[in-house]
Amino acid sequence: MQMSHIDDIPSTPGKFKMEKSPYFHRLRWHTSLAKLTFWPIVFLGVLFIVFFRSPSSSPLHSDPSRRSLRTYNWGGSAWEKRVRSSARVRSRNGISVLVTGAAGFVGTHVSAALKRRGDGVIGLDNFNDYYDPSLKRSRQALLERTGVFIVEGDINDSALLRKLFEVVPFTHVMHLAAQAGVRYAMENPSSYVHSNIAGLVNLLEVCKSANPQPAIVWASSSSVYGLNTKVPFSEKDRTDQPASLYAATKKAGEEIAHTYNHIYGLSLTGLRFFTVYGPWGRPDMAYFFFTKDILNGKSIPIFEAANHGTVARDFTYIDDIVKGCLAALDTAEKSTGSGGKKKRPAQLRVFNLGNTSPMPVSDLVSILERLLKVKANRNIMRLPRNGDVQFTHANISYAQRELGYKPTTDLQTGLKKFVRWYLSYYSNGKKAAE
Ligand SMILES: O=C(O)[C@H]1O[C@H](OP(=O)(O)OP(=O)(O)OC[C@H]2O[C@@H](n3ccc(=O)[nH]c3=O)[C@H](O)[C@@H]2O)[C@H](O)[C@@H](O)[C@H]1O
Repeated sequence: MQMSHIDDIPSTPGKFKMEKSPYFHRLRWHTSLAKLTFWPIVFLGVLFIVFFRSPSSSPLHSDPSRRSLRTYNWGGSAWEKRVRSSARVRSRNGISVLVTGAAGFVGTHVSAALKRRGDGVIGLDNFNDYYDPSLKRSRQALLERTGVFIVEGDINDSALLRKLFEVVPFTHVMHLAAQAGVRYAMENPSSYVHSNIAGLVNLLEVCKSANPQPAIVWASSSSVYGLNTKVPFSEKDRTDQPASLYAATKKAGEEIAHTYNHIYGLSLTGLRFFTVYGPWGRPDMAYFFFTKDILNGKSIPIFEAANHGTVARDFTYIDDIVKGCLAALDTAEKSTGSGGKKKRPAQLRVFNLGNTSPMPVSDLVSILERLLKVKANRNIMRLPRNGDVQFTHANISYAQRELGYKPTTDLQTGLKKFVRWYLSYYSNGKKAAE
């Protein structure tokens, strides 16, 4: 069989075969070299145009492990003015907070609540496309109307973080930027390492050197309980058996928090959120895409454990979570380090923020059916081994005692508010749930 010249190129130098005539070989070598260098140059040129000239259309968006390669525009006097104005504290005893992941579900709600009570707020978000970025843009528009400016950038960008601390001496950081989702971790593991580990470390590095050091409240996850079977889950229970890489990165975050508290005196509070839901929620979560699929007449996969075992979650409504976040900020003690050195021991806390009322996923579907007035096409299937655990159930007595945390929204009431929002958001004619 005739081989094309491309096939002649040795895969390793050791397998290179000499041609019979040295002249013939040189000629071929030159033409091949010209061809070989031409296409890589064209390719690199295209890459340059796509990645650096037109970041918004960059295919890097769909590869979150490489999101840090995206370029963001920040800096300049107009930008600094916006940052200062958004971060201005307008109430007595108010705090100034850097909210990472501000265009995310929890980030948007927390930012709006802080702003409403007169705190200074600056958001930070990389607007990645893990889920429909247009929803993040809508949340951004919502926050802009309340006076919150979201800086576009990545938590892995130290220069940007240092600049923000140079412009605003933040008293607090509410760190909510993360790669979320339990099941997606099998598809794109590096995105979890990038955001939940590298990004966290980068943020803590900047915080430890800031003067004054901020107090940090950040999002851990109920998933750290993993295969723990002791219910309800208490902060004292074991968390060394994560069932997903997502859970493992959140657990790693808790250990990293311990280290930065221990060495640098950073005040750190981790919040273990339990399946947070509500208006402006995340489309990758079951309650959200079940709603879309029920409305579209598509079948929905409902997981069950072995022997028809019930799969249940301690679904927690967003407004309750926001109250817990604000209480964590308000009770956070100051960090104790300066110049990158710890002066004395600092506060280190971890709280469950759940609802203490687990509900079977099939009950969630029944509530949605009633609210949507559409019968779901249920496809009962075995819980896949891709990171999901069978149930979660929070013991919240520690958060109750220390934060005054008391969830008040049951699943029926919360889903009603979600469905109302969903129908109005997606029936505006413009948008379709992706
Ligand atoms: O508390 C957390 O720390 C996590 O909460 C959330 O994870 P989960 O509790 O897994 O939520 P979610 O995917 O909505 O599945 C809900 C239920 O539906 C079941 N489920 C799911 C998908 C499906 O197709 N079928 C199904 O039955 C499924 O088995 C489960 O029982 C966040 O996404 C995560 O980022 C993290 O914050």
